[in-house]
Amino acid sequence: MKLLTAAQIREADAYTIQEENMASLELMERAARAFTGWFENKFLPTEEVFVFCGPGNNGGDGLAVARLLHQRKYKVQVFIVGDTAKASEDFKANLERLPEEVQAQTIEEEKDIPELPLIACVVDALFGTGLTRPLTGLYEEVVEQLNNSGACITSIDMPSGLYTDSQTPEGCTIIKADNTISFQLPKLAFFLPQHEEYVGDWQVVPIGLSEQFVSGVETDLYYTSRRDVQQLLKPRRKFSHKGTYGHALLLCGGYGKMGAAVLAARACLRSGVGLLTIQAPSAGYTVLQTAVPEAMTLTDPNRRHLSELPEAIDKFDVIGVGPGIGTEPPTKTAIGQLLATSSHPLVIDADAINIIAGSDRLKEQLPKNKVIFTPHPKEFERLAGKVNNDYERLQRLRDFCQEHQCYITLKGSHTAIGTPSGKVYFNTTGNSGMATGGTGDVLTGVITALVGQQYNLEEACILGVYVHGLAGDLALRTVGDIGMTASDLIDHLPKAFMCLQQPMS
Ligand SMILES: NC(=O)C1=CN([C@@H]2O[C@H](COP(=O)(O)OP(=O)(O)OC[C@H]3O[C@@H](n4cnc5c(N)ncnc54)[C@H](O)[C@@H]3O)[C@@H](O)[C@H]2O)[C@@H](O)CC1
Ligand SMILES: Nc1ncnc2c1ncn2[C@@H]1O[C@H](COP(=O)(O)OP(=O)(O)O)[C@@H](O)[C@H]1O
Ligand SMILES: [K+]
Repeated sequence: MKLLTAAQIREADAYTIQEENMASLELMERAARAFTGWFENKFLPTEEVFVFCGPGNNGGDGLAVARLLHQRKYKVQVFIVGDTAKASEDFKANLERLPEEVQAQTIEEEKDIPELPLIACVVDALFGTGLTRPLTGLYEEVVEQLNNSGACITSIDMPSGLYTDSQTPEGCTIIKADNTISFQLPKLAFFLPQHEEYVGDWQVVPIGLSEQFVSGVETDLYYTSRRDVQQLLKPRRKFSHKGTYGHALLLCGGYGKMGAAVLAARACLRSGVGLLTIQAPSAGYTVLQTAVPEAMTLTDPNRRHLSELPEAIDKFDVIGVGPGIGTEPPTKTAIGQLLATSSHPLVIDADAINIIAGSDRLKEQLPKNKVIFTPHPKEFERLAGKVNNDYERLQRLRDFCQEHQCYITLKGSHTAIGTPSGKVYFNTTGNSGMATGGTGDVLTGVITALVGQQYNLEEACILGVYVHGLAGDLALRTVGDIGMTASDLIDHLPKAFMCLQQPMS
């Protein structure tokens, strides 16, 4: 699914209004109804609701929401910040439509800002996607007081003060929402970790923006939906055999880190690969043969770390390398040989990333359109350099992928997948239970298996990251977030693939 900029969303609004031959006020009413529907499921009518409205259409939404909540028997108070004489037309129309029983006060100076009860339910409708500059003056004061009030804050469309798709200047005041209910499409800002305390839990509610407009709009930013991913999934063929689904090689494990190889290998096998060979330091032989009997095991002449590539490396369809391998000099040499000689795709993780990050020569040797890197943010920084904020990191991701013609899954709460053509896909599955050692090794195994099954590298990244997160979401239901381990993810991979095979209702 596409992510749109604030400017594109404005165009989508205007296009929809024209296409459906309706008044903009009607689209605002749809938005308010969609928001209210979510609100009713979340808060009981016994709640007293305080709606803070700015002078634009976001404030107009707030007024319409106040009216709808009043109709549904909530006790509502409205506070308008700013000069209503300069307000948008749809704001004014909704102010007219506000029933007399709903108290509406204008905040004209600091002393007008209300003292809220201890546990207050606040709707933030100060600014949405129309924000063009940092909050100042009375707006800033209101937001600071709301943030300090301990109220439960629900933002309409955007947390007020947060820029939709670019860096909000340092030190600016931004609403810290508990929930953000956004219209039709999530906004880029929601996917960036630096905005966690502002956006809170976000959800999207549909308001029927023109599908024709959205499908024609140009963007290179996407987020993955269940539907997108299901379309990628290939059925297994009746007359297929293990050779049909690829022979993967994993170069993983080291002394004291043989578990990384076990996790990657088990995940690879649970993701549909036809055949799996693991090459590990010889100390791992018994461990691997016992823990992963389905895989063939080759041993490195070195007992403790990777020092050689297997013979006839070209017989493998894909090579996953990195988890647990360390950065000893012979291992570095072996990684150099791998980059120079392998004609098949490589999934490069963990210490293999660190080794390449430390050598400009190796970076230059990266085979084009054949490499998937799976770094966490620290590994990414080593590979691509330091950045000052999440927007710079995103730009660095695109630049690196384009320069080196590679794919990168930059792991995190919303893993960002960069492609050689400059596209970025944000993942939408997964949870904080997955923030535990070994889950990255599992991802290496999953993506390696998918490349082995002839998914192209872009598909393997999108599907692999999504199914890995979905396994985490399914594990959440059975083991919860605190007790979740990387092995739980592996155990839930089959169910995750089964979920994707089921048609969507
Ligand atoms: N355009 C439409 O038809 C629809 C708009 N909707 C709502 O409208 C919002 C966008 O509305 P607007 O474009 O009116 O913008 P906002 O309501 O977000 O902002 C209002 C105006 O305030 C001014 N402004 C920006 N930054 C400011 C600052 N820091 N201090 C003071 N003034 C500032 C700008 O001139 C801006 O246009 C969306 O987020 C959504 O909530 C929805 O009702 C759906 C339909
Ligand atoms: N808060 C979170 N929400 C969703 N997914 C997460 C979260 N924290 C971690 N993950 C996922 O867990 C994995 C962690 O990988 P990584 O840091 O490489 O772990 P390790 O090196 O221990 O295997 C990544 O796929 C990441 O996206
Ligand atoms: K808002």
